[in-house]
Amino acid sequence: MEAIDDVAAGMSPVEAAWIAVRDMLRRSLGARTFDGWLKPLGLDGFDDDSGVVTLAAPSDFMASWVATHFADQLRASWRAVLPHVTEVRVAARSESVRLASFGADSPSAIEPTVPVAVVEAAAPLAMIGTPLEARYTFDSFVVGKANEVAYNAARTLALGGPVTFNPLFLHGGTGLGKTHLMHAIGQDYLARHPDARVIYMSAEKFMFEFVSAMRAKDTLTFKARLRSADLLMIDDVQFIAGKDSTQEEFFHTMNEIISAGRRLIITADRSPQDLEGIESRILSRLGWGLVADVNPADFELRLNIIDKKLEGMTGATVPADVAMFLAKRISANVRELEGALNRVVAYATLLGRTIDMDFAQETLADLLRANQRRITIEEIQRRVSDHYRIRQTEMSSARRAREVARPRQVAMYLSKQLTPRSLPEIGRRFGGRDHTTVIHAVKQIEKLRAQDAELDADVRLLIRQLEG
Ligand SMILES: Nc1ncnc2c1ncn2[C@@H]1O[C@H](COP(=O)(O)OP(=O)(O)OP(=O)(O)O)[C@@H](O)[C@H]1O
Repeated sequence: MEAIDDVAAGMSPVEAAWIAVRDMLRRSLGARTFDGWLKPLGLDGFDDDSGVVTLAAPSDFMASWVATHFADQLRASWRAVLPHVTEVRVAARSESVRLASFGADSPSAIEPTVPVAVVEAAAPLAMIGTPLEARYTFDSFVVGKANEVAYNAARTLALGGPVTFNPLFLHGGTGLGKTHLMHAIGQDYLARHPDARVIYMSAEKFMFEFVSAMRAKDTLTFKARLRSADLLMIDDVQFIAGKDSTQEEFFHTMNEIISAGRRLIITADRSPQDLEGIESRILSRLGWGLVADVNPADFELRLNIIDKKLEGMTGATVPADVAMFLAKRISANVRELEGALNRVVAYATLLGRTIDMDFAQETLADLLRANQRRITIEEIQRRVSDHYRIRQTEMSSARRAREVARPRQVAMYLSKQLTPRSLPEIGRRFGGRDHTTVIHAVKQIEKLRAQDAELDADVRLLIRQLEG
């Protein structure tokens, strides 16, 4: 990290995050690209309500270059440190403000030290599109049950042998490693085929470039560039849902690539059959290839990912109980888990603190609240039915026999305690019962818990199971 200790004093969390973001960007992009394009940026502001970060660049040209070429990396790095960041904007700022904000940097840093031509020459021809992130490799990807099919498909594809499936379609929720796998494929493939043309871009960028090409009346260059790829990777294809002309172009690109026997990889946040607003001819093409899902990581995988990420952080000591705590409590997705780890390590470094459970809980209070498991009424009904060995349909039935009525009351009680649902809504979910029935059940179970040790133990056990 840059001389953090010198600048930590009196710093706001967003300023501290900016230092961590810069450090991550320097590591992922390499010093040369970082120094040329990102080092001159200053932090201009952060809007807590909207989650928008504004960065200031020394010139209009530089602002637009950075926004076009580094948007994905900036957003991902900011989100890794502050997950509630929704957008990163880059704007040009006036000379006087610029000098003030770059204080510590040398004035020469205000203008890019790498002129455009050099940057283009430095980026291999094969990497037109968005540069691949050096840290997203197969080695840094942790494999578990949740992602092994996708991982194996990715490795097979990267070998570059005969094309047995095309395209490869990876789908799964946000922050689960799809982009990581794509970049890993790209880098591995390039290492084996150094002359190959590998193009990675988000579907958003695909659309942006296509629309820009249409405006400039030069779609031929755009088409030629993309269709000449040996390996074309388009990330987050759900973005072009409902965008008709972009989909038309996308369909033809897909066709050209596949029929020429070149490789195509696509990701989306859901499976082809759940992708709404995407033309059926595209969906059916996707179905010809291999469709692999990336599932949410289980506890063991989350813990292994923490260990792996720690290997890459020199000087960071995270005790085992804190690592287990993070793996248990930050379960929404891997991006959040990584962000939590980065935040704890960055803040400890900035504040000169030792990482222990108290420090982790204090630093991650907002994330921990957001990750509290949301228990559903259906889950409660299932657990309670299993526990009392009755059919789940009895939760909504009209039967009043004790062996089903009591478990039903327990489930209503737990629904009131463990979910934010209103009494009328709980009643509705238990076979359309009235809210007064729910109030009666809650009171009844409260009374019984005080009198009946066995029932109290049942309820405690169920709460423990439901809270995971
Ligand atoms: N199995 C894994 N091993 C190591 N790191 C992982 C793994 N899964 C996810 N990550 C990390 O989590 C972060 C988010 O992953 P990534 O950007 O690939 O998610 P994504 O599925 O593409 O999400 P989105 O759909 O939002 O783009 C990355 O920093 C990535 O390195």
